[in-house]
Amino acid sequence: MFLTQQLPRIHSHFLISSLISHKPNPPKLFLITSTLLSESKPKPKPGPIPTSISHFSTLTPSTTLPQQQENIQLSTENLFFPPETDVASFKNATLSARILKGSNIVLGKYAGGSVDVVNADFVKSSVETKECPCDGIPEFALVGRSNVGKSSLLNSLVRRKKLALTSKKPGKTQCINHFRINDSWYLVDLPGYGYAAAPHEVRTDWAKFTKDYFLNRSNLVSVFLLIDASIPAKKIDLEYASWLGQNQIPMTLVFTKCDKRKKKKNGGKRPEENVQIFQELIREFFQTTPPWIMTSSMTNQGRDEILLHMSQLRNYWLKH
Ligand SMILES: Nc1nc2c(ncn2[C@@H]2O[C@H](COP(=O)(O)OP(=O)(O)OP(=O)(O)O)[C@@H](O)[C@H]2O)c(=O)[nH]1
Ligand SMILES: [Mg+2]
Repeated sequence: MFLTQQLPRIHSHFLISSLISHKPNPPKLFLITSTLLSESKPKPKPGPIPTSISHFSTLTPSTTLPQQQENIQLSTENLFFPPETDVASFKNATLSARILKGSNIVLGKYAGGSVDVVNADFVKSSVETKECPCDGIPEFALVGRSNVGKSSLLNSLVRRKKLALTSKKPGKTQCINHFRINDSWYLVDLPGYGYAAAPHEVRTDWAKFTKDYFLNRSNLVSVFLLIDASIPAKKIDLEYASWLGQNQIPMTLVFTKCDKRKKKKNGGKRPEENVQIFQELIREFFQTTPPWIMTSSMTNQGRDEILLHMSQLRNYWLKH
């Protein structure tokens, strides 16, 4: 079955749901840590299991995984298939091999080409959508609560420490900042929302100008909504995800700070648990799960995977 895409933007999580939901009893896949795979392997040393070593294994739905192990369960209906993916042609093993580590993202036929960042240059700061660069090349916007790690993620993606300015104090980024990558696409760093200390007018303006940007920027391939996975879900993040969903703005959820594993400090949950809870909370806003990925700008977890995901979205966008 081919998933065709007629819309100017990539709304695949809306389109795919209706097609996939007709499949009777889709096979279950479980994202598990590699230590769970082989019983003959020696027991891992106690301590956190980095999600960067996570991969997929096909297990029967009845297989039970030990409760104490960190894992995220996925089934085919919770995977993100890029547009025009021939879902039916994938055998489970092939499908498993095509899922990006620490995510629900399947590599489709538009994956390919070099994903390395060779050049990254700051281009301009804009306070309105109409001031943004107008050369029409594809772009991805990083959005999320103040201090969630947008600027840090941008620096991690381009392998530069200070291309985008970061700060421990929320509210550092104030404009729409365009960074040109490899002279062919943009990464856009946006100001954070939910900064309680910001004056009311600033918060209202933020909502106005970023929402205007999302709704009117025709070369916006996808929004990357950053969520802090080291703390429990915040109402404002759920509201944001819901707004993007309602307005059919293509979105990828990027879970940040997955290196922070101190349970007590982080509301008693590990990043994997917070990721799963967030999925459950947003389920009602979407017909099916949007693409999501776990990252850390400290360890660069998820960096290469995000670049691959962006590359396949870009390749698709350029061909349509
Ligand atoms: N442990 C950890 N800390 C992070 C990570 N990403 C960002 N931080 C820290 O979080 C703080 C905020 O990071 P920024 O990248 O400035 O956050 P921002 O979302 O751009 O913030 P605003 O521009 O204020 O909206 C900084 O102290 C970063 O060092 C991460 O993956 N892991
Ligand atoms: Mg910032």
